[in-house]
Amino acid sequence: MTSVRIRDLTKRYGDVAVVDGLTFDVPAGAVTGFLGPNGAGKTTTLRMLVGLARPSAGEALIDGRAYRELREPRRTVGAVLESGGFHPGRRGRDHLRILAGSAGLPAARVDEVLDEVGLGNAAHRRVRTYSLGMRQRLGLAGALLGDPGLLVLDEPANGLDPAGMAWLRGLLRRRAASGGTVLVSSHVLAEVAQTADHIVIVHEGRLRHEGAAGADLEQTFLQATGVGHAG
Ligand SMILES: Nc1ncnc2c1ncn2[C@@H]1O[C@H](COP(=O)(O)OP(=O)(O)OP(=O)(O)O)[C@@H](O)[C@H]1O
Repeated sequence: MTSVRIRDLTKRYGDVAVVDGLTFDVPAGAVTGFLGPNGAGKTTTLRMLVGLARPSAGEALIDGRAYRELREPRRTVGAVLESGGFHPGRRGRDHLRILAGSAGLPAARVDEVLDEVGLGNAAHRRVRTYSLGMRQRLGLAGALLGDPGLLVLDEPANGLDPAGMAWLRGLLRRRAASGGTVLVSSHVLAEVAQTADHIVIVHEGRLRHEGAAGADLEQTFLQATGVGHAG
């Protein structure tokens, strides 16, 4: 079981704290929905968690260590923080082969994850011919290569059609059911309501709500972010 502990996590750009003293845990064996309005600091938090940005203060720990100190990062954490970053001329399978090779993961995992994300038939195609949803799936395939205990996904439903959303929900639920720790940011409250067991809501870089997913997520979100009281 992979634990995540965020403690007093802060990121400042100039004078502005875009993540401001954030503290929460992400439970194992559950899907945690990470919510907040545009600019709330979700992506910045996830980037600090997976070592892509350095905290100004505080810490984001995976199994008690900062990402950079993990012994086997690819087997511990699978992250998809953007759907770009692929070499457009590369075939899907080759992209994954290179990732597996550089991480010291068995090449046999490539076809397994291609099947898992439903890209088996498109694996020979060049990434430039992929739709946004297919790129999301390829990103997810890369994250799954090391069969990690923790999945960190930033807006994974972007670009997925309704069948893709249902497929993603199933995948996340299966990871959680087998003891995985799943942290997913999203704007789509209806989707999160169907998928998440646990909810963390941030606004202006601060924690506004944390708890079990309840019946009326929209109401919880509006209250937590104050958006519903603007008028
Ligand atoms: N490199 C940077 N330099 C300066 N400001 C930044 C940088 N990265 C992010 N920010 C600012 O930090 C704030 C939080 O951005 P972040 O992307 O973390 O929010 P978010 O909650 O993921 O938003 P969204 O839901 O729109 O994706 C925003 O105001 C953004 O403009």
